[in-house]
Formats: sequence, C-alpha cells, structure tokens
Amino acid sequence: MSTGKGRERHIPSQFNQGERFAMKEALKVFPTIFKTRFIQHEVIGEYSHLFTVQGSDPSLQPYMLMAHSDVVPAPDEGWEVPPFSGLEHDGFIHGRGTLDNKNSLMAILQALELLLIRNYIPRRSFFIALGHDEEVSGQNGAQKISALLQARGVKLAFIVDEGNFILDGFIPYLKKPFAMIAVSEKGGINLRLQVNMTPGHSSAPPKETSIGILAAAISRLEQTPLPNMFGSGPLKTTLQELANEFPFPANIVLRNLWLFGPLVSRLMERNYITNALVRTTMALTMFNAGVKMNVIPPMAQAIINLRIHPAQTVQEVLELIKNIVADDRVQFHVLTAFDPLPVSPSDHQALGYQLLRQTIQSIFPEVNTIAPGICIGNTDSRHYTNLTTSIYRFNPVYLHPQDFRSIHGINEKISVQAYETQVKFIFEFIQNADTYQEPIPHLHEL
Ligand SMILES: CCCCCCCC/C=C\CCCCCCCC(=O)N[C@@H](CCSC)C(=O)O
Ligand SMILES: [Zn+2]
Ligand SMILES: [Zn+2]
Repeated sequence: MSTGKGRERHIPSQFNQGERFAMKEALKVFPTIFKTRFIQHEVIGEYSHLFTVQGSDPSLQPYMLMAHSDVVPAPDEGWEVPPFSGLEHDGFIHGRGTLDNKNSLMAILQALELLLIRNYIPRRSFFIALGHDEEVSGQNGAQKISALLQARGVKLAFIVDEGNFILDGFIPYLKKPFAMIAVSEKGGINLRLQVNMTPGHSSAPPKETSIGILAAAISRLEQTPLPNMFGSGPLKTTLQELANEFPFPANIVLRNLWLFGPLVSRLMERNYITNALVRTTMALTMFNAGVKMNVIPPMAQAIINLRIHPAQTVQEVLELIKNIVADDRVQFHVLTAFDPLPVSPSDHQALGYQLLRQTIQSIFPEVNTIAPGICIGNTDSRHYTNLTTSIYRFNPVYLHPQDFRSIHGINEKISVQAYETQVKFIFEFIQNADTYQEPIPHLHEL
C-alpha cells in the first residue's frame, strides 16, 4: 500500500541525546503542541482532553489516537518502589500507569511534539482523545467526546487505542514475539449478588447466614466455568496466522483446527490468560458482609466482574449465572453491562489495520507475525462505535506474562527503551497515515 511516498520528505525518527533525555523527563507540558495554529485543544468532562490536528488535505478522512490518564489504585504493599513515585532505575520507569496507559498518553503527545519541532504538517487530520475515567467506564470522558464529535458530524477512518501488545512468552513452544492487533473486545458485566436476612444474636444462629448462603453460591460459580466457546470469534484467525511460527507438529495442528480444535481449546483453558480467550470469565472482585462479631449479618454482597466471549451476549450469560447459583435467596443486580464489540476489518483494504501492520514491520522488523485478535480487557474505544467500524486496540510495546500480571497488579513498569520505541512508532505512524489511500466502508457481520 502507498506509504505517503508522495509527501515532500519523510522525517526520520532519529532523536538526539537531548531529545531522548527530554522525552524521558518530559512530565512538563508540550509547548509546541499548544502553540501550533492548526491544533485545537479542548477539555471535555472537566478532565478529558481532545486535540484536533487539522491536516492540509481536508478530503482525507480523519482518524483518532486514544489513551487515558487515569489509573487503578495501587497500595504500596509489594511494590519495589512506591507506585506513584515515577522512579527510574535499572533502565525502567516504575509506577502505576506505566503500561496502562500513561505510557501511551505521553508517547502520543511526545511524538506529535517532536514532529512539530521538525515543522511537520499532517496531510490527514486526526484527533487525540485522552480520557480521564477509562477505568471506571469512560462515561464522563470518552463517551462525552464521542457525543461531541458525533454532534459535529465527524466520521473517523479508524481508531487506535490501548488493548493489545507485542506478545512474548504467552504460548508454550512459541519462542518468537508476535503482534496481536485486537479487532474486537469482550463484553462486560458488573453483577452484584446479594443475600438479605433478619439480623439477630449470634448466640443462637440460624442453620445458614447470609454470608454462608452467598459464599456457597459464589463457590458454585467458581467451580463451574462457563462453556468453552473455542471456534467462534477472531481467535481461530489468530492461531492460524501464528501456525507458521510453531515447530512441527504444532504448526500442523494449528493449520487444521477443524480437526484439532477440541485439543487446542483444552490446552488453552489450562492457562489463566489464554483461558480468557476461549470463554466468558467470572472474577469475584468484592465481598462485603457483617456489621459486628456477635450479630447475625443482615446482608451479604458480592461483586462479580464478567468478561463476555464474542459468541455470547449479556442476557445469555446472566441466564447461565442464575442457573449455576440456583438459589432464590440470592438476588441479582446488574450494575453495568455491554455486549461484545463488533469485529473491525483486518483485510488488505482495512486502512487502519494496514497502517499498524506497516508501522510494526518498520519499527519491529524482528516481529514476523502480526495477527488480528480480541482484547480480553475493555477500552474507552467501545464508546466510539458511532464514529467508525474500524477500531484497533494495540500499543507498540512488548508484553511478557509477568508484565501482564503487573497491569492492575504490582510493580508495573516500562523500560526507557520501550517507551522511546513507543514514541518512535507513533512518530512514524502519524506520517504513514498521511497516505492518500482511503478506507473502504466496512459493514459489520450481523
Ligand atoms: C493466543 C495469544 C495469547 C494472547 C494472550 C493475551 C494477553 C493479554 C494482553 C493484553 C490484555 C491487557 C488488557 C489491557 C487493556 C485493558 C485496559 C483496562 O484495564 N480497561 C478496564 C476498563 C474498565 S471499564 C469497563 C478493564 O477493566 O478492562
Ligand atoms: Zn487502560
Ligand atoms: Zn486498566
């Protein structure tokens, strides 16, 4: 595909020592962005940021780069360095948000700043949407930005958001890293289970208390995984693309999933990360009950966080959950729920996907396989399905299983080199997006 070769000059992504130092230390604002005439900055929902970068060719459909500034909590316990210190040592920048997702926010702005310093003027317009409440649904950030752009009549060629990575070490026998561009994401339900009972003196307890009833229900759920849905959704495509990277006989197995699918699905469910690709998962994340040590508890509550496989819906999963609990004393309250997202195009005409592919091949020549896949987490990009059918969740960062465990976990960190490479990727991607090629309209499969 054309790579904007028509442009006067491609700005090489080489940064001098001073720029690299500034990049690492750049917790200041980005002065050139804020004084550039063709860039508009707006604050939305009090704390989210929308940058509109006006390109020189208004006939080219704009795209959007996304990130978020907020993070999940991080108690000090277990961290090598304080989680909000931003300390740098051993070549890593440590802290909550260094992978999810402050790295992307800073890298996008840093890349644009470095382009502007080099007098870059984009041909294709683009938006930068930086949400402030992604970890708590995005309702006041991304959702408001989406509504604003819709009101302005904006349609996007594609979106790139967080969600997947260059994966290294996630699959046994696969020694090489591969890039998985998430073309969809699982659905989600936050479900509250509650048991109410008459309180009383603990010296004469009933046969079961609200805590015991709820705990038994939760235990049944944990002992009853939802059906393995291997075979539907993008996973098969992911594995078939990966087949060439595997030695014999694994490569034969992956090229014949019609025959070996049941075997592969059993192997995938053995590992907690790949298990999340083959089924709807349930995680008991909160449990509250009891008022005093000598009082029969009037109420017990539990929150279950479910991530819905692309082959299922919210309603189907709720039905399955109620059948497993099978106890009328347990009440169900759906706090938030959304179905799995539609699958974005990844064929040769999918502009956003092909630009990601092209830039990955340029910045990461050692990565032989680039495959479409699904994001097991959720992202703010789900709020933008009204503006485009081409949403890609991918950050150009190597991720190992121990890094995955640090996301929402402890000792989250990113190497200085990985961050620099992420800046370099975006620096190249923005220029590659100046291609004259336009997206082909995509109709989601029903
Ligand atoms: C066959 C190949 C194996 C592939 C293994 C997949 C490895 C998993 C890699 C990345 C997943 C990380 C998810 C990051 C994106 C999620 C961001 C986030 O935390 N979002 C919140 C949103 C809350 S509001 C609904 C979330 O809880 O998901
Ligand atoms: Zn995130
Ligand atoms: Zn997160």
